[in-house]
This record gives sequence, structure tokens and C-alpha cells, in this order.
Amino acid sequence: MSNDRTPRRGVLLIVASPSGAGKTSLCRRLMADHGGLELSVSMTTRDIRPGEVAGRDYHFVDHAAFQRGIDADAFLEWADVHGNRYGSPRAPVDKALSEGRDVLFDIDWQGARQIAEKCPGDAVRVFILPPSLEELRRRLVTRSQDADEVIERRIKNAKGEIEHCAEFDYVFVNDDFDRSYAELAHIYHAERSRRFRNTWVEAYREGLLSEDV
Ligand SMILES: Nc1ncnc2c1ncn2[C@@H]1O[C@H](COP(=O)(O)OP(=O)(O)OP(=O)(O)O)[C@@H](O)[C@H]1O
Ligand SMILES: Nc1nc2c(ncn2[C@@H]2O[C@H](COP(=O)(O)O)[C@@H](O)[C@H]2O)c(=O)[nH]1
Repeated sequence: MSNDRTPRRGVLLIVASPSGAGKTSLCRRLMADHGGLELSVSMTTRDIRPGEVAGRDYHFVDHAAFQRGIDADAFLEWADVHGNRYGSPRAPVDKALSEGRDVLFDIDWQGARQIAEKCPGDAVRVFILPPSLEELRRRLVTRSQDADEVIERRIKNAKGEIEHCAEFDYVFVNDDFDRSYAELAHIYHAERSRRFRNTWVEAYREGLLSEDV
């Protein structure tokens, strides 16, 4: 009997939140724990921060290069976020999906909406809420990555972003990090196990049914 568990349809796991709620930290841990999961490295026009690595954290480009990407239809989604442009390159996602692999997106609600419209069966949307806006500000300040006016702009935008959480499949509050991580990992595992993604099941079942016992 064949026990082959391929092929399968990959999950496009989208994690969104207001800036500072903790999605990048949660996504990094999910990546570290799941070798088969591929991170979609976004393209952005924002300046590189100290400690960031081009090609690992983002593809940093100028406005002209980003516009060329838009004109060439090279993005699965893109959006203006907090005064900069961000987009998810399409080609690596297509490649991963064609190979049955899962892709993780650390993006905003606008991008989540676009991917869900284009890939309704594959997209799984998770929205992370902060415990409070006061705690959101504390996290952004403690992260020490952005100028004061950038932090204020992100806090101001947070309410508008939170309004969109009703569009998401899963929503939870990132208060205790380990508990939040467990929640995200459970969502990922459950979504991976859904029957319609595991297209090998049909052949596997036929194999079991044809066994002589
Ligand atoms: N549960 C938590 N409790 C306390 N601090 C946290 C928690 N989760 C994340 N943080 C911290 O909050 C800060 C912001 O987290 P992170 O950079 O992951 O946010 P983000 O949502 O990805 O922000 P951005 O959208 O700007 O990329 C970081 O310093 C991180 O260590
Ligand atoms: N629609 C998209 N949004 C994205 C993408 N990559 C990141 N983001 C969002 O930008 C903010 C700010 O990020 P930061 O690195 O400057 O702190 C972040 O909260 C994401 O929501 C993308 O490819 N598409």
C-alpha cells in the first residue's frame, strides 16, 4: 500500500496587527519552529533600521523601483502603510504554492484583504490585538526602532486598523507572549490539517480500502 502524503495545497498564513502589537515576534518564532514554512519577504520603500538585513527582513527599494514592481504586476498585494509602500512579491508565493509549501505573511489589513480576495481557498487571516493602546505605545517606545513622530503616527493609525479585525478568520490578544504563540501555532496546525488541503487523502483512503484483512 502507498503511504505517500503528497500532494497538498499550501496554507497562506497571514498575520496582521497594528504596528507594535507583536506580529513580527510571533512570526519569527513560528518560522523558527517550522522548517517547512516559508516567510514572504516584503518589498518596502521605508528606510532600513539598525540591525535589519536587506533580503532577510525586507527588500529595501526606492519609490521608482517599487513603482516598476507595480507596473509589472509583480506583487500579490501592496499598500501604503504609515507613509511608506509595502508589497508581497508574487513569484516566491506562486513557487511555494506550486510545490505544496506554506507561506507566512507579516503584513497589514489591506494586504490581507487583497490576498484573501485573490486566493480565497488558501488564505488564512489572523489579526493580533494589543492588550491596550497604552501598552502598544509602550512596546513601540521600548522597541526603540522608530523616531517619536513615527511612533505617534503608528499609534494614531492603530484604531483604524483595529476596526478591520472583523474581516479576519482568527483574532486574539497578544498579552502573554507564550500563550499567544501557542494560539498562533494551534491555528497553523489546524489549518494545515484541513482535509481539502491534503489532496493525498483520497488516494491514501483508497489504498486502505483495498487492503486484504
Ligand atoms: N506579548 C508581548 N509582551 C510584551 N512585549 C511584547 C510582546 N510581544 C511582542 N513584544 C515586544 O513588542 C515590540 C513590538 O513587537 P513587534 O516588533 O513584533 O511588533 P509588530 O507588530 O511586528 O510591529 P511592526 O508592525 O511595526 O513590524 C517588540 O519589542 C517585542 O519584543
Ligand atoms: N500590505 C502590506 N503591509 C506590510 C507589508 N510588509 C509590512 N507591512 C506592514 O507595514 C507595517 C509597518 O512595518 P514596519 O516594518 O515598518 O514596522 C507592519 O505593521 C505591517 O502591517 C507588505 O508586504 N504588505
